[in-house]
Amino acid sequence: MNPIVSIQGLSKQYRNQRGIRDIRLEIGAGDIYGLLGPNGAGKTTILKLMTGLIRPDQGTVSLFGSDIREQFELGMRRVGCMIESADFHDFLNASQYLTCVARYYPHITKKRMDEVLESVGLYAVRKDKIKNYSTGMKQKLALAAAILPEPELVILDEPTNGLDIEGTVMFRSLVQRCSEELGTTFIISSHMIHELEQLCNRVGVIFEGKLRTEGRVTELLKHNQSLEQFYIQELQQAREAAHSA
Ligand SMILES: Nc1ncnc2c1ncn2[C@@H]1O[C@H](COP(=O)(O)OP(=O)(O)OP(=O)(O)O)[C@@H](O)[C@H]1O
Repeated sequence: MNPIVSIQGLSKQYRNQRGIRDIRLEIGAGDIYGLLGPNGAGKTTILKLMTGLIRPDQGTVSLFGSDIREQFELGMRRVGCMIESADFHDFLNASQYLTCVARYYPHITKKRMDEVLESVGLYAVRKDKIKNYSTGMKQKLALAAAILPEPELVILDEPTNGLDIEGTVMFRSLVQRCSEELGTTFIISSHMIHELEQLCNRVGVIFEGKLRTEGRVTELLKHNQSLEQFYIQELQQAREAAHSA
């Protein structure tokens, strides 16, 4: 595998001693990688470190061969991301917001913005002020912004939070379409394990700040009835090991 994401020895400890320890992870072009783990395990911390939102204590993150500490813009140029709840200028409408986002890229047309709004189901309300949007609608807009420039790598932190059932189905088909038509690589942190089972080719389980295990979904499903069963079993074993240590 020629990795487009390479994480080596990544550690971050917050003042309260929580955080992540010695994460090693490689993600190849075209992977749809699911990051699983209980609340507070460290998933968002990894995604924030990957996108330069926080600095590591140790270790490196390389995106498309560029160490993000040394060549941040070069690595991030090919990345779209949505991390934690989106923060918008409420007085804008969705079209205006995407126009602001488009300023960072040279090639985005009005047609592309409309196409993306259509694909996340916001085209009909594109002229409504964002302040009147529901949580799920804001989530869809954040997703639209993340995929707007057709990035090669998309990093999504709990993307289906707040989405209704149709929204969740829309999300799944959007990821599948980007993957099939553009070869987009995805890293998705989510508690929606059935979604991840359908979408991902690889998953990793984070437990108490460490990458406990990872595997190919097809392989895991040969030995487990579902990804959920595998995950619950992994957590039980991790807790037993932590207890007896
Ligand atoms: N800014 C911060 N200051 C102190 N502690 C933090 C900070 N951010 C996160 N933490 C702690 O680090 C740990 C990992 O948090 P993180 O948000 O990465 O977990 P997560 O796996 O994304 O959880 P969830 O599934 O609940 O979103 C948690 O114990 C959290 O309380």
